[in-house]
Amino acid sequence: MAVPGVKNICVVGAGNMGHQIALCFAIAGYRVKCTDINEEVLKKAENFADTYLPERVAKGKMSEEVARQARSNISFTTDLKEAAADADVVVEAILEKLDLKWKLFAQLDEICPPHTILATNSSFIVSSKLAPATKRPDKVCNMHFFNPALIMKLVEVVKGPHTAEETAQKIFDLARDIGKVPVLLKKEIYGFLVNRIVSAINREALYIYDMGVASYEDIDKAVVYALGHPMGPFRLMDLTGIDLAYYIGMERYQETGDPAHKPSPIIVEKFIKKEWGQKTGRGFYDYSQQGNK
Ligand SMILES: NC(=O)c1ccc[n+]([C@@H]2O[C@H](COP(=O)([O-])OP(=O)(O)OC[C@H]3O[C@@H](n4cnc5c(N)ncnc54)[C@H](O)[C@@H]3O)[C@@H](O)[C@H]2O)c1
Repeated sequence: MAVPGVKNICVVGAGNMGHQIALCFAIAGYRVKCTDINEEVLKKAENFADTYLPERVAKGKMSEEVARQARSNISFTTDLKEAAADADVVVEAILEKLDLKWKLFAQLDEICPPHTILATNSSFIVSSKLAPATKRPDKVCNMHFFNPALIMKLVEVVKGPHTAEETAQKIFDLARDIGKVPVLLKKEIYGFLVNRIVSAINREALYIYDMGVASYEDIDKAVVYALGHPMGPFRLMDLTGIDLAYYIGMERYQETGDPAHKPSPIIVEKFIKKEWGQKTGRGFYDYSQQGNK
């Protein structure tokens, strides 16, 4: 552990992203408390830790000692106070809704010691929208992991105008210390680096699909076989969550008032049908049969 002053980490939200972010820290030797308001989600996160670590050992990818230490480093609780009271860094990974995150940041500001850094894993919400909910804007920034967090190397660290140099540096160092490849955004920009590029691709893919020009399977094939991406935009949306795509579009539309930012018709349809991708067993593709990934 090489980041001075960082020992205890709290991850809030144990869903798609949070449970793996928490494990990344635990494997790297940090003490992690993972919390969620949903007991079922938290149990699933704990079960994941209980199966993932031994699997890594069985595959020869992790030593037994690292796995044992990682498991003892991580604990799970629905009690936010218990999870965050002694944290040096909090990484928030709850739903992509500004009002929920605002409320949580205000709570965390009350619970955490003054030195605690509050970082958000939000894909699109810049931390200057959350910093005013706290009395420590200099200790608020974005720490953006990618899905699946245990595998994807990149972490975007975004320094808002309120963020202290020292805060951004500490989060940058922390990302590097857990084996990630951090990049620093010196200014806030909607979508950061990667999601600006992904959004541009998704916008075109959805437009082509909604116009009836090509099937989603063929659009995915085009992106995989011509551009060399590991998966096409529709499969990627199934992985990251169609509900997330919906919320991102709605948040952006509410902010700008520009109808072009509304989620596309097929995203709205899938959202209403609860066809949210891998997490619900069906999105653009069917995941009810094992192996259809
Ligand atoms: N899914 C992705 O591919 C991806 C990638 C990078 C970043 N993100 C960002 O990560 C965040 C989480 O996304 P996700 O896909 O993991 O969502 P998710 O829906 O899978 O998980 C969110 C979790 O937050 C919990 N939650 C909601 N309110 C809470 C609160 N007040 N306290 C504690 N827990 C609470 C929910 O119960 C849920 O389990 C979002 O901000 C998203 O933009 C997502």
